[in-house]
Amino acid sequence: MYIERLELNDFRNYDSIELDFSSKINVLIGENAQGKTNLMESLYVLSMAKSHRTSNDKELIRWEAEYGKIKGDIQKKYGRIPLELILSKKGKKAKVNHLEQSRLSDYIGQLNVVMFAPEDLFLVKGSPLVRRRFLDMEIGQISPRYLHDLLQFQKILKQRNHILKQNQGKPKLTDVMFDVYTEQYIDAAVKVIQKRFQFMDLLQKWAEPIHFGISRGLEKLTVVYDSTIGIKADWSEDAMKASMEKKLFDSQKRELDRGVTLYGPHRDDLQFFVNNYDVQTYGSQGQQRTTALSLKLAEIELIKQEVGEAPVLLLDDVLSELDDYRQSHLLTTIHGDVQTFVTTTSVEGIAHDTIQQARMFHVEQGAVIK
Ligand SMILES: Nc1ncnc2c1ncn2[C@@H]1O[C@H](COP(=O)(O)OP(=O)(O)OP(=O)(O)O)[C@@H](O)[C@H]1O
Repeated sequence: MYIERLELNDFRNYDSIELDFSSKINVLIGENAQGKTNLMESLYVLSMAKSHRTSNDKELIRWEAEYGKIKGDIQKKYGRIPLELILSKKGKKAKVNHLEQSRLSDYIGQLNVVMFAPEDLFLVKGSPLVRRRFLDMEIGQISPRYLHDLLQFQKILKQRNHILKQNQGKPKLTDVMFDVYTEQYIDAAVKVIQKRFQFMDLLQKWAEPIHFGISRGLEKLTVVYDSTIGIKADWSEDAMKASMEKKLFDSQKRELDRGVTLYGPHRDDLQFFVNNYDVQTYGSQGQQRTTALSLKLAEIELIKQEVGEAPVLLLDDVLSELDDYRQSHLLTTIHGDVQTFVTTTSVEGIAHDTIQQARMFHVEQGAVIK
């Protein structure tokens, strides 16, 4: 799939622009703070109905404006799909084929993007939150059902936490509602964990050979889902639920002391091993970058397989962060069949044919000159 056309109105520092893109490589070039990342962000929001860098939609609307709008025409195997997002201070509306969608989970997934930004280089080294976010966003793209399950889980978690907070410091909890919430919590948590395990399986399948290639055959990458409950991928659903029930029962005193739910998907993490050692603890900066790059490239393959079409790749300021070998590996992998957007302050140093053949867009103070 590819983005054929984009229209922005009052989005970030863009007043009104219309752009036609190449189905291959598009380079957004400009000085700092001109609007390159904002443009990339608009493509990401068009796909995910939320930003990758803020959870506050108001920030996306141009300062002087009341509403912001992103419109895009997506070319897919079976034809063109117009997408539209209207952002307002009260909320957002999402349209597919000019029809407003009542649920955002029906909108997300129409356009698949893989974003690789400098903060993704912290996927390995950063906080568990970064890795959980990666997991949730990526699974959400290939399974809108997952987003629904995740939302449900978060709602129940909030209710359960509310009771724990109200009873914080007490030695025991006798509220019957708490048992009801705990039961619902376990059901919702196991659904989320099972989907995450399935995704990890696919991620392993694709990331391992990619990492092997980038490391010139020297490194074997293993990705592991680290469950706070100690649940393993090959357990039955009943065994997962039983283990969770026991863990929560055994830790009721601790949860009451702290006033929050201590175990579950919201506390789980990912681990990455290279040749059986933990990259987060022992890996060099180069190995951590290679791991992050392998995971992103794996996502492209995974979406191709699950969705049946290649996603759009957004490379925001990362090419210059990668050494020549990794850069050329990345550009060779995408060559031809993945529509790619690259932001950069200069094309010097990006000495690859693909860049030379790209469609160039010069970004200057919220305007784009072709
Ligand atoms: N809601 C908004 N309304 C108007 N302008 C905004 C809004 N949000 C951000 N900006 C402006 O957008 C500009 C930043 O643009 P952007 O982050 O896209 O920079 P960039 O071209 O990617 O630069 P760099 O190479 O430094 O990352 C800043 O001047 C900022 O003040």
